[in-house]
Amino acid sequence: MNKNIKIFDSTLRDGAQGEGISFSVSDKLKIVKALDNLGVTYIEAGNPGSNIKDLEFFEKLKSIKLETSKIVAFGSTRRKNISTQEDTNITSLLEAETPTIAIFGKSWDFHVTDIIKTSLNENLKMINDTITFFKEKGKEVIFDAEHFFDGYKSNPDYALKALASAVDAGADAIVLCDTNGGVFPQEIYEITQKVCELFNVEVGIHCHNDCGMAVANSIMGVKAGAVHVQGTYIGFGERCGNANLSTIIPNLQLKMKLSCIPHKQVKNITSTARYISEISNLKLINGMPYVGNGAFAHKGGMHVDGVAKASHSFEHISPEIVGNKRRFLMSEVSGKSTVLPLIKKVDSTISKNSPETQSIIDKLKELEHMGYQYEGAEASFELVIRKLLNKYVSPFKIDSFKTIGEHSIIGGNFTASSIIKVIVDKKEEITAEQGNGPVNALNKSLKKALEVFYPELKEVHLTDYKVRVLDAENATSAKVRVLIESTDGKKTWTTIGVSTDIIEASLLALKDSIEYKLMM
Ligand SMILES: CC(=O)SCCNC(=O)CCNC(=O)[C@H](O)C(C)(C)COP(=O)(O)OP(=O)(O)OC[C@H]1O[C@@H](n2cnc3c(N)ncnc32)[C@H](O)[C@@H]1OP(=O)(O)O
Ligand SMILES: CC(=O)C(=O)O
Repeated sequence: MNKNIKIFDSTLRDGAQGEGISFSVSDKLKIVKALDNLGVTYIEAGNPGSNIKDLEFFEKLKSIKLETSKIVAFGSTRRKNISTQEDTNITSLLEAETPTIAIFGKSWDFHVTDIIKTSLNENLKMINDTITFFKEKGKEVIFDAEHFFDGYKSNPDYALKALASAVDAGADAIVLCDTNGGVFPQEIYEITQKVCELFNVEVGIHCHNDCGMAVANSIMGVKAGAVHVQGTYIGFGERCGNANLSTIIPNLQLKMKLSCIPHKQVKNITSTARYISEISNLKLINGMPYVGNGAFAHKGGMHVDGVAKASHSFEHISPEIVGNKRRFLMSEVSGKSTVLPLIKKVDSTISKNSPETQSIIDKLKELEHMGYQYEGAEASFELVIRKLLNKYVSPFKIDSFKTIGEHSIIGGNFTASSIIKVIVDKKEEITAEQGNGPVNALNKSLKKALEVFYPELKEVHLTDYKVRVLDAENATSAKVRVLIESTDGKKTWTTIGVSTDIIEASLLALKDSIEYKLMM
């Protein structure tokens, strides 16, 4: 492994500036522990001068011992025309008692004159005074040069003076920020290289994703000599977000052979991303590089065939390296190689060239044409295979059902009821149930009837129910596709139903869900 790159995670500071993000103190503590476990160098925990929650969080952090990471408190240079001691934002940074302080300051002349409205000289003094203050208190100080690239392009002399002012005061690192996220990779490379030549201090890079370039820009910064990379772990942040560290870390560590986190932690890159997304209440983007659920999902039949023969034919790395998984998706663009593992689960004697394999593929394509989509509903597709191979007979029959929705005219709740008749081993069972809607009532009555024969169904409950209108141009006569996710507490499975009637589509998916559970 070549030189070390320091990873600076700002999920709790710049990430918290992202739309829809609101961490509780306990969420923040969990994220700190996850990042420390992963082994990033710095965790920027927030801005203690900003709000009571951050203050409380920094108080809690004082009693927490971390294994690898250093906690960073973030704040601005002192306000104009006052001393550092008089500035409450500066004193609150000190009271946070962190080993490291990140100070952001202006390096674009326009921001100095038109946003903070002070003189160019006073801004240089604000940077110098603030960093001197913290260095005298024995702190490690990182200087974030806000808008550095835009500033350099507009007035390079002044932008470099801002950096010099920080270095003269003893800054341990100067971080070049593409605050507006509008700079292109080649410019990042050239400007970072210039700064690395001019200053004998650690140079860092902090990129925003407004042009979709934040990861590429961070990599170009490193190629130009930066040894410290700032971002947020799964890329969220203000506007279009920050550089995504769950992409950058494996890019640096696996592709460029630069050490960022302890090598034994690389396999935890995916689980950390999923944990942080869950705490943040944000769904992880399916195709997020390295860590997304679909990052190693193969759908095209020829690709699945290639991966089955040699995984590197369509994978840039093995998913297990970063703790992710390979998935093969069933669909109308599948070939025999995709369905074969599922067929073999039912009958191991069937091969790729058996006639049964071709007839199953033909059936898959016919059903997908009718509106079924099996890539998320493998349980239903396994039942299709079993039925086609004559290896399955449903243990129950739904003889009839009726659902009634009731609306109270004078207000009150909408209720629905369902009556169902099932037959198991020639024995009939008729039940009725109420629900908060017809599908809910139907699900309850079906389960109640079948639980008489199969008590194990008591463990099963629905965890997700999705409806999609398939041919919207047909308005109310359109087909609908219902996907149901079920669990028994140990396993989770997904089933599908398609019909022009939403109740019937739901019943088909519910029936498959119960059949699959009884078959397990
Ligand atoms: C690029 C970045 O991500 S920088 C970080 C941005 N993050 C945040 O702003 C989140 C945390 N911020 C906050 O909680 C609040 O803005 C606070 C508590 C820090 C300040 O609140 P207020 O005092 O009410 O000021 P307000 O937010 O309205 O305006 C910002 C002030 O900071 C000043 N300021 C902005 N940048 C700097 C800087 N680098 N150095 C010194 N002062 C600065 C502005 O000039 C303005 O001062 P003014 O009121 O005298 O014009
Ligand atoms: C410091 C920072 O977050 C920025 O300039 O984008």
